[in-house]
Amino acid sequence: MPHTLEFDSIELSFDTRNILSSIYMRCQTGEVVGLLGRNGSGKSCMMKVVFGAMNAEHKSVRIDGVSLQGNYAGKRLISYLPQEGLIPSYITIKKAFEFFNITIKQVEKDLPEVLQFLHYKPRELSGGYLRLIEAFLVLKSNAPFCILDEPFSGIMPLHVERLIEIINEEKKTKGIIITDHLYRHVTSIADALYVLSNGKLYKIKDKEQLVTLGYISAYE
Ligand SMILES: Nc1ncnc2c1ncn2[C@@H]1O[C@H](COP(=O)(O)OP(=O)(O)OP(=O)(O)O)[C@@H](O)[C@H]1O
Repeated sequence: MPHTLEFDSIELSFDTRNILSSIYMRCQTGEVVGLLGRNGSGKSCMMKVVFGAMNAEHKSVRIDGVSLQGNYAGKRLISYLPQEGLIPSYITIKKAFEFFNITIKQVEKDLPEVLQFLHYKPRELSGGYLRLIEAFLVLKSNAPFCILDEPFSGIMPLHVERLIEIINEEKKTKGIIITDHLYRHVTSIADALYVLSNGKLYKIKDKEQLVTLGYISAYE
């Protein structure tokens, strides 16, 4: 039976600036939901609020109709890749795999080339490899839902393709919400697409709307 992550009535503002207003989204296991929006439109804030890492004036987040209350971020129902990095500076990549319950055998099977970095700490890795490992950790964790904030950032094309394959494998059992400015990749894997604009979330039906909402030019 599929599981559903659903959130609505998200309201967020900073001082007098309204960032998110009446946000509603639904994501089922078996589905990739793409989130697009101009720089500063509030995508990262929305993801933080849903994961539980940022307070909002109001929100309702539910899994299978059950409201998530209190400090639910630690309950591993949702795994979250923040834009600003995931692995603490003082632990090795091997420890990070252990923390996410990912075995070395799994790494060997799915992403063998990162085995060479097991004893590295995050600062010793290149930005692209670090991002690849972080996205892999979140996608392979046991949580039924993954939220990915710019997973492709700094990653070379060959590894973006591999990450897309992993996303497509993981979505068989998980629901994945992804935002990235490599929007062609996002649109190619998304089963549903939303754009955040002026604090509101719009479900996208065709490419023209991306132009109307000021995300891409008419010549793209
Ligand atoms: N803690 C904060 N205090 C005040 N303003 C904030 C805070 N966090 C975010 N903002 C503001 O909220 C707005 C939305 O930021 P957010 O990072 O969510 O945008 P984004 O859509 O993810 O942008 P980008 O595509 O550039 O990553 C921005 O104007 C940002 O400056």
